[in-house]
Amino acid sequence: MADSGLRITEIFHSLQGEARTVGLPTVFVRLTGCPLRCHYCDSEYAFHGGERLSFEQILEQVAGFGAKYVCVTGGEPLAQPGCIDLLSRLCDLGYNVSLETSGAMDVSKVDHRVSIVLDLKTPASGEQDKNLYTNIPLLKLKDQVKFVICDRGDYDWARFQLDQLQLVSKVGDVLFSPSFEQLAPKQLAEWILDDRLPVRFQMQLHKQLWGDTPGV
Ligand SMILES: C[S@@+](CC[C@H](N)C(=O)[O-])C[C@H]1O[C@@H](n2cnc3c(N)ncnc32)[C@H](O)[C@@H]1O
Ligand SMILES: Nc1nc2[nH]cc(C(=O)O)c2c(=O)[nH]1
Ligand code: SF4
Ligand SMILES: [Mg+2]
Repeated sequence: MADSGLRITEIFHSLQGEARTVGLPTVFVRLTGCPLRCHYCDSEYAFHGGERLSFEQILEQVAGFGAKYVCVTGGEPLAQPGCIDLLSRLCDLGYNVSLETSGAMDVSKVDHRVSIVLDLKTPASGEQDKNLYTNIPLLKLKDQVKFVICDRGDYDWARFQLDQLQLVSKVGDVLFSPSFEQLAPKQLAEWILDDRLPVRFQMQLHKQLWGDTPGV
């Protein structure tokens, strides 16, 4: 396999703050660059810059933290074609691998051992028209679909998609997460309970611990 490497913004060790393995010690590999511009994006520092690292350098840094879980994120990780090989190599090494991706890139080549966390972009993200709905039938029970909710309009849209795309039976978890400091978490929790929605409410744990800062 050719090793042209990947452009990387940061590799760090933290507690998983989002999705199903929340709270577990995890190594994060943040790939540089993203074709989207969500209004709420907390990772704009990953749009540019970074450093080109070979797969060997990436895998060595990941191993150095001694964690079982690896989360590949960005930026938009799938915007770099080499991401597909990195995911498979991490799986071959026995890590429990997750991939955070916008719904905008094709996930068909992602290794089946990876848990995909696919973020369907809501109207208030400003990037709703980038959602690639052909990804949805490709998702498996170990995958997850996330909605980052900014306001009531987003919530109603997400609730409609939940039903329309039959997400509860297609993926292991459907996550509803409030956009940080934009929508009151309690408000979202109450809407979910009022409507008896069978979804997982989640807040970004790392921001409760350390605030909105890179590297955590
Ligand atoms: C930084 S993105 C990187 C992966 C990919 N580009 C994506 O959007 O899924 C990782 C996750 O953080 C979420 N996120 C970014 N900014 C956020 C915010 N202000 N509040 C809540 N979640 C946020 C994204 O929606 C996405 O689910
Ligand atoms: N602790 C922590 N957990 C995370 N889960 C997904 C993250 C991301 O930026 O994709 C993230 C992050 O940036 N930090
Ligand atoms: S797709 Fe992800 S990284 Fe890109 S702007 Fe949106 S939240 Fe940020
Ligand atoms: Mg983050």
